[in-house]
Amino acid sequence: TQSTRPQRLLSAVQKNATRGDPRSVVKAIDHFCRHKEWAMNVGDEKGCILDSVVTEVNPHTVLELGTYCGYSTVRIASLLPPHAKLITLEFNPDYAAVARQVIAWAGLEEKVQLVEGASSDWIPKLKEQFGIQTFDLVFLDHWKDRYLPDTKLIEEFGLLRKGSVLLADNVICPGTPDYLEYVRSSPQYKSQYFKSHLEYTKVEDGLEKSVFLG
Ligand SMILES: O=C(NCc1cccc(CNc2ccc3[nH]ncc3c2)c1)c1cc(-c2ccc(F)cc2)cc(O)c1O
Ligand SMILES: [Mg+2]
Repeated sequence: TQSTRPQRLLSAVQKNATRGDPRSVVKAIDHFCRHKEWAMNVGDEKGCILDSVVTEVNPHTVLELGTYCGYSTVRIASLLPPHAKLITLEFNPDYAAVARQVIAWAGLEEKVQLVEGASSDWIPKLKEQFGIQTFDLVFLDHWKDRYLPDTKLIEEFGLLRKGSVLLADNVICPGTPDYLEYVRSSPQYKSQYFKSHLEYTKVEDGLEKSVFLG
């Protein structure tokens, strides 16, 4: 049977990256996506912005919505302090299977809990299931029409504290207009747009960073 693009991306990691070296895993994926096959990773340009926000927040608890092949999972987890935890939700089992192996190749299994299922099912259960109080950082990169409803769920289930940071990918392309409107107009958030480009292209895209004011 034919391989899938995530499987070919994984093969490129296993062929070109060094086990236990997250930066080489990131480099191998970016090379594959730039020179072989485009894939919807946050990518190297927006990835640098992601890195700077993670470093600034220095989070002990991170929630990622949308794992895909684990590219941003590896970028984030490689910057976390010891004992910090990253929970990443992935709905698509084929993506999850590849992501587990990419995360393992990077040697980051200890820091990452990959949960298979839908955000709307899992957000209400995260506290009891994983002993989480609140998240210091939430990275939104799943279905774009779920950013707003899931942000409201995250608020409703008390998963944010004063100073928690939401970082959203693709706010221009494919775009998340209702989410942008919400975080930019709500008195409960201080929002900031980081202009960039759609991964591996010249098309405009960007990340929106929104600090929860409580
Ligand atoms: O759509 C996107 N990504 C989300 C996505 C997409 C498909 C499947 C899943 C399945 N994973 C999933 C679903 C629901 C979930 N609930 N909780 C977890 C969870 C996980 C997720 C996307 C698209 C483009 C893009 C494409 C084409 C183009 F021309 C320009 C731009 C660029 C991106 O950077 C993108 O991030
Ligand atoms: Mg994205």
